[in-house]
Amino acid sequence: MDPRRPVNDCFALPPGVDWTPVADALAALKASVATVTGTEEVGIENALGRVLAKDVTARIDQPPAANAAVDGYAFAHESYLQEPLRVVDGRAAAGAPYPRALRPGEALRILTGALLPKGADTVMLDEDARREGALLHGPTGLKPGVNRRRAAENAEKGAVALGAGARLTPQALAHAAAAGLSRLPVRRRLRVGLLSTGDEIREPGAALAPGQIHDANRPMLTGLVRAWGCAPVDLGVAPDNAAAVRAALDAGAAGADVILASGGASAGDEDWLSRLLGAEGSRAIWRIAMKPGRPLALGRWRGAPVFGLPGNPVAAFTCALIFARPALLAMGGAGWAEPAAETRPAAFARRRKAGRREYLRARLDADGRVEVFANEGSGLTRGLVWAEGFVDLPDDGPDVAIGDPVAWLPFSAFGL
Ligand SMILES: Nc1nc2c(c(=O)[nH]1)N[C@H]1C(S)=C(S)[C@@H](COP(=O)(O)OP(=O)(O)OC[C@H]3O[C@@H](n4cnc5c(N)ncnc54)[C@H](O)[C@@H]3O)O[C@H]1N2
Ligand code: MOO
Repeated sequence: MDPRRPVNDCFALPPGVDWTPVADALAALKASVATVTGTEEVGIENALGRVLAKDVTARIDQPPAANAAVDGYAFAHESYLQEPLRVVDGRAAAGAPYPRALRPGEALRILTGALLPKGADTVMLDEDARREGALLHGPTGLKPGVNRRRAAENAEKGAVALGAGARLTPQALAHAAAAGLSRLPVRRRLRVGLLSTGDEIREPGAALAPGQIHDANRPMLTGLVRAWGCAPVDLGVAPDNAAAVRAALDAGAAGADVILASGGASAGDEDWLSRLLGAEGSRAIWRIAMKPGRPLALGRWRGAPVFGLPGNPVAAFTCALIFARPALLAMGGAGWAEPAAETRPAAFARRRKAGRREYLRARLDADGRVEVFANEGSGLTRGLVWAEGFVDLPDDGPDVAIGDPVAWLPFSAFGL
């Protein structure tokens, strides 16, 4: 079986469905995608942003032994109850342990991170200590074991330190290193082919003849897939003809695990992507009950899943975040993930149409209320720059009045 093949053989929804609700499309998509990337091992210095391929266990106890959490004095708590303590000569510092055990009644100057000497279980904070020559006084009620870091309290040798599917964030790298790991098993980066279609589409900066426009989608989609930890594979621009689109899809199926195409997703005369997927691949065209981003074609070309995103940049962006992102994460081994919305008051009023989910470009005003971009045109990339997230208005939601609670989805919830 081709490893790129989704679990189910077809993306198709049950027959008779016309406008597909977003939640249904997501559920069908989720059921049809599986992890497709192989694994490799990388050094920790190259592991940022990668997805852990399997559970990794700590190679050492961390900390390896009990040590001081603060600068101060170490002693046995039992002795402390019969104060004052006698401070011994010498000290313990991080990396320079005290060479002998403490006897009852003795205290030792100790610095943060230093191993606790044998005979000590408690550390008094410098700021609480009162010295009279070699005698040490401290506060009453000091609890046994305070300011001590236990052996293995951070990681226990042999126990799972990071779980399969974890994204290797800077935080995760810190924990891996602390747990004694220097090489990590990761998923190979998912290769995502990026294709723009349309006779009118030209490379950024190219001279334009009448009717032509610059390709805004490929730079955007390249940035998105990079942000999601995938490796972009540039498939260029295919004009509106069968041979060109077929050649681009062939290149994508050969060199990528999945293809994100934009334009030609609907069923128009020049919508070759959709037509070819139907005739020579396998295809489901979804008319999604959402705004923006109505047409979304899904299919496979020579085994490679193909997302046919709508051509309008705002719709392509929205569909990429809502549909492509969770699928790419799942294919890349990080697991299906949909963002969680936060509730915020609306700074806008809006009449709603039944049966259509809306993702409006939005941002928070100075009072933390959600405001929306004034112009809903699906070609307006400037609105994408203005926005810091979406307001997610439900399929059959009520009209929105100023101050009503609405679902706010910051772009950061999509890993951006
Ligand atoms: N009769 C209907 N017409 C349209 C419908 C519909 O339901 N019935 N849906 C509209 C909606 S909504 C959208 S979105 C578009 C999507 O159509 P396609 O995916 O087939 O996209 P195109 O027609 O190729 O392009 C639409 C628009 O976007 C521009 N475009 C395309 N690619 C790029 C790119 N890489 N960079 C910048 N801009 C791009 C293209 O020039 C068009 O202006 O269909 C509506 N029509
Ligand atoms: O998907 Mo279209 O851009 O909603 O307008």
